Amino acid sequence: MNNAYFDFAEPKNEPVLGYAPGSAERKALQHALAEMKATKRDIPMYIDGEEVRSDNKVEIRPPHETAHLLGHFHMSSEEHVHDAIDAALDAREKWAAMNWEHRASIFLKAADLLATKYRYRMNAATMLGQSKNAYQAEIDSACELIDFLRFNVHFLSKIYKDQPISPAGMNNRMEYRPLEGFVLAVTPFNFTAIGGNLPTSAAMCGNVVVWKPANTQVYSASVFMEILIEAGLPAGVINLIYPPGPMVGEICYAHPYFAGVHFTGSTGVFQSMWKSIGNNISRYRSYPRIVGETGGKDFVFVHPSANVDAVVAGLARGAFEFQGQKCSAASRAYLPANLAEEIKKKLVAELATMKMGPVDDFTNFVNAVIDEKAFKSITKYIDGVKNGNGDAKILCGGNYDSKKGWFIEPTVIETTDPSYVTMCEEIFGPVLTIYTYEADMWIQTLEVLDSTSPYALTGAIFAQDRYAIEYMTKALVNSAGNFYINDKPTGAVVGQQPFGGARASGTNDKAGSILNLYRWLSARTIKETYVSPTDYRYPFHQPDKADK
Ligand SMILES: NC(=O)c1ccc[n+]([C@@H]2O[C@H](COP(=O)([O-])OP(=O)(O)OC[C@H]3O[C@@H](n4cnc5c(N)ncnc54)[C@H](O)[C@@H]3O)[C@@H](O)[C@H]2O)c1
Ligand SMILES: N[C@@H](CCC=O)C(=O)O
Repeated sequence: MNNAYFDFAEPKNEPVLGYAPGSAERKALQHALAEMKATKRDIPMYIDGEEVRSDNKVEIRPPHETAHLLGHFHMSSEEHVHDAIDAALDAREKWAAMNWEHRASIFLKAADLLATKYRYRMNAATMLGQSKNAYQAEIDSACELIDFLRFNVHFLSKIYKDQPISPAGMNNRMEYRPLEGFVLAVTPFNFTAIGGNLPTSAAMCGNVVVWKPANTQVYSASVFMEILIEAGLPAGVINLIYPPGPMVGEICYAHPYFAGVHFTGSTGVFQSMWKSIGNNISRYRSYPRIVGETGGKDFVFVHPSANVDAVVAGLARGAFEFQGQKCSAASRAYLPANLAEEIKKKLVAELATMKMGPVDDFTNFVNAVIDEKAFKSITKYIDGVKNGNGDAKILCGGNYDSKKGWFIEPTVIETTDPSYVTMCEEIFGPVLTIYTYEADMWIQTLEVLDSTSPYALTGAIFAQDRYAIEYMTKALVNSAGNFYINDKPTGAVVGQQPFGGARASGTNDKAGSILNLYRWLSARTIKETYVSPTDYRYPFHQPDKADK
């Protein structure tokens, strides 16, 4: 029984800790790294609040130190997928009926636990499991995930508060019900925060969830599950399992109570999901919500009036932070001929200062790419250039080495063909391709940029000329869901730059915003009339005195 409306005010973004040499946070993080590295973790599934183990153990090794064993997780079978769905559906009624302020408190407590007690363990897990440096781990697995939890609670309380008008004689109200079934959350390797957000945003709305992270993110995902349990998440609300992707899909999409998928990952996987769901459409109790944020071919367009140093910094960080494994990473740049030589010279000099190596050495800016599959796929593009396939050459970088880990140097490819393969396809690694255009052809080059790839995730323009900035902002209106002016195309912050792309890059439901939460709700409108009519006739059907 809820006898009051409880509001949750807009939070502040979690401050990013600096990890400067000698700082208390650096010591704490180094301690957590050493402790986690020294412990072989045995990571169970979590189904119906129970730890579940299988006889199929999969090893986990740091991408930057493949000789070291961090532990293993227990691979799920078909039976585990069915168990997770059953547990979710069993938990549904009680969870959906829980008053909002109690549901909210669980996620706010999880945010506070992550900001304090678990911060360093979570960052260390992300550094070791996904090969992020300390800063990249801090902005992802601490700050962004804390922000997702706190901002979503605030956004959802705004939705609940939003009610229709009620003229005299009636009361109209809107009940924001959870979906009638379970939600499948399928999450990618590259952001611990996305792993945490996709199941919790749906669960916060009263839904029950089956969560399947990428194998290469299980190490940090399991730490977040420990936090949720400590925060009081009831059994069965989020069930964390590790089946192969196609297996979880096949079972979930065939279930009549499949109510939606919250996905982040590659475009190909999302399109195959959508097709399978479409093929099963007559099985379902309701139309499933399909929310997917996918790949990108993110651009930097430099206008002839741009500030060169700002462009160089934007490219260096935008393309090579976390080894370019951000969906938002700059991967193609269009440079005007009047600035191109200076930009290239300064960029090459900057990249020469980027140290590459394992995460425990905090002076390394670049670490390893996620796994052997990624290593092979990325180096294939580099080899293509080295082998003279097409009109391209390596400007800097281009070396790679897998003896100790999956290391690939920050690599810049230069091409004279704006349709060269590395200008069009998502590579998802530390590879940037640049194309130089004649400065007086900048308007025509915008058209080339817009039609080069099927994606529309992020993009940045650099210019000082305000007419040019206005022109480009309008001309590229559909080219990116997140558009940056004089800044790198990465680093969106929850509550500040709601994130998501259009075209082949996804459904653009903007993770960590109010728009996303609407997808996990199914509103019921209730009209109550206080004094009900007792005659069906319209007023003009009533015989008046004149008619008599
Ligand atoms: N737009 C965004 O917000 C955003 C954010 C992060 C990553 N990404 C994209 O994610 C990709 C990189 O992540 P990834 O390598 O983990 O992506 P991926 O598509 O390989 O995997 C994502 C998830 O889908 C699962 N999966 C794979 N095949 C499946 C299938 N047939 N059915 C169901 N699930 C399946 C994987 O196991 C994993 O959990 C890049 O394309 C990147 O652009 C997009
Ligand atoms: N928040 C991230 C997006 C995640 C993509 O992988 C950024 O904007 O860099």
